[in-house]
Amino acid sequence: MTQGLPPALSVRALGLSYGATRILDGIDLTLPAGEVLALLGPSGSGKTTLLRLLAGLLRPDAGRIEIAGKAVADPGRGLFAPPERRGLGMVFQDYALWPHLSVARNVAFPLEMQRCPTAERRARVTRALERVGLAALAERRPSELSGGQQQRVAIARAIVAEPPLVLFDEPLSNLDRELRETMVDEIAALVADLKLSAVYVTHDHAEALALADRIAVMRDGGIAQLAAPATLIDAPASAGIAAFLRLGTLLPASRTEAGWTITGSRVALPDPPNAPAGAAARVLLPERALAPAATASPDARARLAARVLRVQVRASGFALTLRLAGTEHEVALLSPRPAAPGDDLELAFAPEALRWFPATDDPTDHPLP
Ligand SMILES: Nc1ncnc2c1ncn2[C@@H]1O[C@H](COP(=O)(O)OP(=O)(O)OP(=O)(O)O)[C@@H](O)[C@H]1O
Repeated sequence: MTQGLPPALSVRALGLSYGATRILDGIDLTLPAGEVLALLGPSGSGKTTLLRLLAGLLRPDAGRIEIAGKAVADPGRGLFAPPERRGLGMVFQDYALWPHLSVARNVAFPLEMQRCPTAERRARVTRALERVGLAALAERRPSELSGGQQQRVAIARAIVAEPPLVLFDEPLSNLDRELRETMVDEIAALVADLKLSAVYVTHDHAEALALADRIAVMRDGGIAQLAAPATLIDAPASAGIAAFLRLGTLLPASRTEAGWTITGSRVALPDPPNAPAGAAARVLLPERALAPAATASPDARARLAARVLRVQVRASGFALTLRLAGTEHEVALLSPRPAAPGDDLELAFAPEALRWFPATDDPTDHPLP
C-alpha cells in the first residue's frame, strides 16, 4: 500500500436493480492505493455491472463510491459524476481504439482532453509507448497492428495520464492463450512498476491469481469472498468457491462409528480438526496437497489408495487422473514420475491439508464459467 494516500477505491453498500431484478446488492470494497483488485466470477455474477458502476457508465440506486477519497456516486445525496469527471484509465476487451488516428494520437487522447501542453504531451506519449514496447510503431494505424499490439496501445492510453484508478474489463479475452499468458505478466509488471491502482475483471482464475493483490469472488450479484490469492487457495470460504477455483476434489463424507469415511465407501478420512455439525460433511482434497506416496513430503501422515485412469504428458510433469480405491470418485494430480493406466498408487497428504465444509454447502450451485 502507498503510505498516506486515501484508498484508491472505496465502495459501500452499493446496489443496482434492473426493474424488479436486483443485479448487485450490498457490495463493500476498499482498495488501498497501489494495489490490484480482481473481480472474479462466473458469467452473470455481476462483474461487468460493478465495473460499469465504477466507471460511471451506470448509475447505482443505493450506496456510495469514492475514488481516491472523492465521492463520485451517492444516490442518497443525489451525487453522480459522469465518466469524464472520474479521470479513470480504462482497458476493454475490444481495445476501443480510434481506427482513423495513429497509435500516438490514440495514446495522446486523454492528455488532449486534459489540455496538457504539447511538449509534455509528446514526452508522456513516448514514455507510455516505450513502457509497452511500442515506441517504434507510434505512427501506425491500429488496423496495422496485431491484437496483442492493439491491446498494448489501449494499455498505454489508459496509463498515460497516470489516473488514480485503472479499470480492466477482461482485456485479454480476445487474445490466444500463449499471448494471454505473456500479457498477464506484462500487465502485472507494468502495474507494479507504476504503482497503479487497478480493478481487473476476469472469469479466468489463473489470470486473477497471477495479477491481483486481492481477489473478490463474485456470485449472484454479491461478493462471496474477498481475500489475497494465497488465502483464497488455502482457505476457500465455501465448497462452491473451492469448486470454482478448481482447487481439488470435493468428496462427500459421513461420520460412522469408526470415524469419518468417504460416503458410500469404507475409505477412512483423517478426523477433521473442528468436527463439522451433524453426521455428514463435504471435504476438499486439495490437488496441491497430494503426492504419490514415494515422493511424498515427510509430513504426509495420511494415505489413500488409487488406480491410474488416464495420463497426460505435460512440460511440468505427468497429469494423472485417478480413481480413489473403493469409490467412484476421481482425483487429479501432477506427478513428477511417469505412470500408466491401471497402475495402483498410494496418495499421501498431510491431514491438516483437508478443508471441511457443511454438507449443505453444495458446490454444484456454483456453476463454472
Ligand atoms: N441491461 C440489462 N438489463 C437487465 N439485466 C441485465 C442487464 N445487463 C446485465 N443484466 C443482468 O445482470 C447480471 C449480471 O451481469 P454482468 O454482465 O454484470 O455479469 P458478468 O459477471 O460480467 O458476466 P460475464 O462474465 O458473462 O460478462 C446478469 O444476470 C445479467 O443477465
